[in-house]
Amino acid sequence: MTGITITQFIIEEQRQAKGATGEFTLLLNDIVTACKKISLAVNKGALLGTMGSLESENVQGEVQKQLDVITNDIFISSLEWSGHLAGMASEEMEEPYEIPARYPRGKYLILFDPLDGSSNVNVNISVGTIFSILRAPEGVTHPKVEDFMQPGTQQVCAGYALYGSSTMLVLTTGRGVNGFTLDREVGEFYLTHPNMTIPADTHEFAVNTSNQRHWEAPVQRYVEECLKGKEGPRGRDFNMRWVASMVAEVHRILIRGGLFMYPLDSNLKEKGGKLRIMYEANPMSMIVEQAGGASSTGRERILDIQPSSLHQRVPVILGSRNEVERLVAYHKA
Ligand SMILES: O=P(O)(O)OC[C@H]1O[C@](O)(COP(=O)(O)O)[C@@H](O)[C@@H]1O
Ligand SMILES: [Mg+2]
Ligand SMILES: [Mg+2]
Repeated sequence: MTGITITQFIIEEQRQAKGATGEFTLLLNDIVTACKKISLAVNKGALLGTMGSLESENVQGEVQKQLDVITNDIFISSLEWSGHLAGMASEEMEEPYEIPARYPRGKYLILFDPLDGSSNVNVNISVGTIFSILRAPEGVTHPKVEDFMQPGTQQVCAGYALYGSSTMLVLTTGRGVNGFTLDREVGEFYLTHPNMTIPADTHEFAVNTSNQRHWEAPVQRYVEECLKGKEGPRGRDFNMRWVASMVAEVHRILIRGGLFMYPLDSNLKEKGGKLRIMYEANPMSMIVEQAGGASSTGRERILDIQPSSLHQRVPVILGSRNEVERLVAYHKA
């Protein structure tokens, strides 16, 4: 394999960033290593031999498959020692992870979903890892929850790894979105998808229609119009997909456009939504916006939300700009 490796790409970005110390580059390198290790663990599938009897509940009250725990541990052990982080927080831990005192502290905070779409693991469907990097507030070396409570616009980097038919890492540092594919023989990610962009228009949408009876009127209207196809007000046929792995859905949208939503519904009202803002909605929204798409709750831009808790949930509508805007307009109507 020839071409630009992810390490070369990150170093090149560092050279262009004024005043960069290399700390961020090293942190990204550790994330790359963590994703390679997780890819191997996910790939082992049933050979890992840990599904089933060892299930426990996570802070969201969901059944936590053993692989959730394994991947969470991989992410922590790959990053905690680095000295580039002040704090870490994960979907799988109620409170921020306390970096052991024996390790030096750095200036960044990382939030992550080590295994997204984990209900798909035992049916051998794509899953992923999502991460979001923030700066720790000036002088904070032992961050508390409130130090993580920054809106998505403050992210310095967001990315995901997709463990699908190939393993990919998709990354933004605020200068567009680039995709890298893992060459297993070399053990390196190579730049295969430079400057990923989302077309403004689409005729594909993704939503869990089993929740339809609970949806709010604007979402009912949107989906109904899509389903009417050529004969309806949209005047064209739409296609539908639902993988139940947000990483896979966002990746499909980055490749060929589309709309993804996990909207608010009467069942989710109390929780605020299904997806978690800090390590699902925010990083994915940054990636989607950087690729020219849009991301909203239906009522406000997700990246502008001031979060108030680590595991806060939000409604999510993201993807091809014109479709997201149409849904936002329906919410206003
Ligand atoms: O089971 P549902 O309602 O289809 O929900 C699927 C959604 O839940 C998630 O799996 C949540 O992620 P986790 O697997 O990390 O909990 C999203 O990736 C996906 O979009
Ligand atoms: Mg998730
Ligand atoms: Mg998860």
